[in-house]
This record gives sequence, structure tokens and C-alpha cells, in this order.
Amino acid sequence: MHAPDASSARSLQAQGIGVAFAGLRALHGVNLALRPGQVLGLIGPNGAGKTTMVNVLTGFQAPTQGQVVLNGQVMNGRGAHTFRRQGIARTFQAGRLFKDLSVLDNLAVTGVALGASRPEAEQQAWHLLERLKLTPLAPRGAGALPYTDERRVAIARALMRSPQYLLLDEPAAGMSEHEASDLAANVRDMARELNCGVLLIEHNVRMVLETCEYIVVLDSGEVIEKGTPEAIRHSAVVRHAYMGTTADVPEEAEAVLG
Ligand SMILES: Nc1ncnc2c1ncn2[C@@H]1O[C@H](COP(=O)(O)OP(=O)(O)OP(=O)(O)O)[C@@H](O)[C@H]1O
Repeated sequence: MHAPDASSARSLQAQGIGVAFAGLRALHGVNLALRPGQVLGLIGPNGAGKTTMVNVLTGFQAPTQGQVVLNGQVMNGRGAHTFRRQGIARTFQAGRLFKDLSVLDNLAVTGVALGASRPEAEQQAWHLLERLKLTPLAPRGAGALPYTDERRVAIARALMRSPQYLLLDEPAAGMSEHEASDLAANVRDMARELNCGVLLIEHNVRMVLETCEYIVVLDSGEVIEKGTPEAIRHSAVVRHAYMGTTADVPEEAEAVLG
């Protein structure tokens, strides 16, 4: 294991990450760095390795190679709970809310589990629900929420205790363009207000191009391109990766191609 370099101060870094599942190479030599306040996009065709990357960066998956470095500290060998306590939060493709609890309690118990007193946790829960325009949902049972509300509540819950880094795994899935663009605006605002680094994974490439200042593109477990939205929009490599996935040009490729 290498000592982290000086540039890893105040960032969440993947350094040479590889993951193999019984011979299947899900990730290979992936590097990326997320800084506080930055909104970084991670895109790629189905099976590219995006969720595996989020799992590695949040302690849910141990890398086979490479290291995760948080603000200069190597995180390998620590569990997901430690990552969360140290300020790395995430959402899942499925909301994974506590279905038997109200929306408010989903946030409050998370705050308490992370070390807040119950009154502190409730106060922050109300604040986040208000900030994300979710206050009317507070007393509702989380198990009965429509899918898109479940996603929004999952983001609010991930923001409890003000994480330094937030990793969003397809937060806009199932949302209309209008809802996705509303969510994108919220994500940008929260990143700025909380000085939180956000890694956004989305099949909705249009949303990523509009929301992120920098984008990393994975294909078959490797970084095939990185750059500004403008560079990604015009990348022949990205175009090829998306075009190659199906006979029809998928919606996300259309967005990339502009
Ligand atoms: N736990 C696992 N065991 C075995 N193979 C896995 C496991 N998790 C992921 N994979 C495989 O690793 C590769 C990358 O999967 P991953 O879910 O990270 O891709 P993705 O880019 O998030 O895909 P999608 O956009 O379809 O969600 C795929 O081939 C997948 O089948």
C-alpha cells in the first residue's frame, strides 16, 4: 500500500482501484478525486462499474487493488459505518429507507446513529426536509412513499450530520425531466451551501452534463474519458461506448451526442 500523496488533502480519492468478482474484472486501475463543494459526474453504459465504484468509495466493497484515500487518510480495511461516520454518505439505487418508520424518523434515527442527540437530530431533520421541500412528507410512513419521493427522502437522510462527501447512485431514476432538473438544482445548491463534494451517477446523461463541472466516464471497468461537460459531449470515445451498447441509439447516447 502506497502512502497517499499531498494532493489527497481535502478530497475523496480512488487511487488505482481494481475489483474482481470471481474472475470478472468489474473495475481496473480507476483513479478519481472528489473535492469539497464539487459536483462530479460518473457515467458509463450498463455494467460499466459505476455502482461498484460507489460501493468501494463508501466502504461497502473492499477493492482488490488500489486504495481509497479520505483527506489524506487511507481508508482500506474500514467498514461502511466508519466511512459514514467520517463524512462519506451515499444513496442506493433502491431507496433502502426504514419502511416501518415515518419520513421524519428515518432522518432522525440516522442522526442519532451518527452521534447526535434526539433533539439535535430532529432539528436537523426538519431543516433538511424544509430545505428540500419535503416537509409535508414528514409524518408519512416511508414504506408507502411513491418511488420518486423515496429517492428525495433518501437524499435528505444521506445529508444528516452534514457529510463532506455525498455519493448519489441514480437519484433521478423514474423521474420526469422536470423532476430530474429540479433535483439537479437542489444537488448543486446543497453542494455549495454545505461545501459537500457530490459524486453523481446517472443514466440520465443530460442531467449529468447540466449538473456537473467535471465528468468521469467508465466502460468495462476502466476510465475511458474524463473532462468538462463540453469535452464529454464531443468525445468520440464516449459516443462509441454508448453507441456500442445496443443496436438502437439509447436515450443517454442521444443526450451525449446533443
Ligand atoms: N456482487 C457482484 N458479484 C458478481 N458480479 C458483480 C457484482 N456486482 C457487480 N458485478 C458485475 O460487475 C460489473 C459492474 O457492475 P456495476 O453494477 O458496478 O455496473 P454499473 O455501471 O453500475 O451498471 P448499471 O448501470 O447497469 O447499474 C457487471 O458486470 C456486474 O454484473
